[in-house]
Amino acid sequence: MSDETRMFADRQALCRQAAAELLEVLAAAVRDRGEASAVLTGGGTGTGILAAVADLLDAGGGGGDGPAGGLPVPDWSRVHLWWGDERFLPAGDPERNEVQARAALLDLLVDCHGLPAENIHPMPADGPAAVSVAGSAVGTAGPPATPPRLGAAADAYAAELLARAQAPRPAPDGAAVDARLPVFDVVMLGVGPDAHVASLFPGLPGPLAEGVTVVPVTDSPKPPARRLSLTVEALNTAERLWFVVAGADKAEAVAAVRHARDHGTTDAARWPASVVSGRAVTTWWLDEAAAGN
Ligand SMILES: O=C(O)[C@H](O)[C@@H](O)[C@H](O)[C@H](O)COP(=O)(O)O
Repeated sequence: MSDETRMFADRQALCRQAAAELLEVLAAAVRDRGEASAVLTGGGTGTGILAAVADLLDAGGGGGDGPAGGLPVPDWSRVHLWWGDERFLPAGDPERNEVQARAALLDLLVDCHGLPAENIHPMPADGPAAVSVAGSAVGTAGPPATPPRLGAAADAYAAELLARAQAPRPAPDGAAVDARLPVFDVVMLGVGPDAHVASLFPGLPGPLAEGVTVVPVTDSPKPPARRLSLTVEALNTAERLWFVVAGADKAEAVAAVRHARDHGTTDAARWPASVVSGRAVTTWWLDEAAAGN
């Protein structure tokens, strides 16, 4: 199944249209399935989409689940929000993806649109004064040990996903879908200049993890070093997978990943983005700069 491409003049135009279509996807899932789940991404483009949703809801007159400028809006009481990755920092740290998402949109959804606070599923935060084993491992040979608190956080998120899992339903190709996870109607993923997605970075163990849905990351090249991430096998259960990518610094990675996907030369270790796809559709949301134009 070939990928779809949506091209936009700039990040703002990309975020506006992706926001409108995110609302449509969630509204359709609630209508068709009785609930909807979206997996959010950190980064400027992912957070920009959330802010654009807030703008649309404001344009639609805010309150309740009224139309946002004529767009369908889901019954937010039936929507669940998850993360594809998180920076493992103390709760409330402004660098956490969750904190940025709440400021961009989620606080508005809870305060004004009927999203239950318990439908927001952030990845666990670090303790306020966590002393990590990894800190003592810095500079020693071999990969840093996974700090017990970080490992436990990964396990806790996997358990929360399992608790909301749906009975395996047949995929279009007839294969059962992962019983450890909710149905993800849409997974949004930013893409790094090194072709990372979520916190699955080239050359690190994460992109190759098997048999688990969440992994700890101890040596992310993108600060902070300690993170949590859904795995490739978890991301690949998405009904729709949206790469949301803007900026000229991504052009080389986008070109390499799209070439690999088009020519069957995908490589999880080299280009983690090359091995994640939606079950129904994979869409590249690109601005002209990220497309190399
Ligand atoms: O926690 C993170 O840092 C993100 O999840 C990361 O995967 C991000 O999405 C990409 O690095 C793209 O970031 P930009 O959209 O800011 O380029």
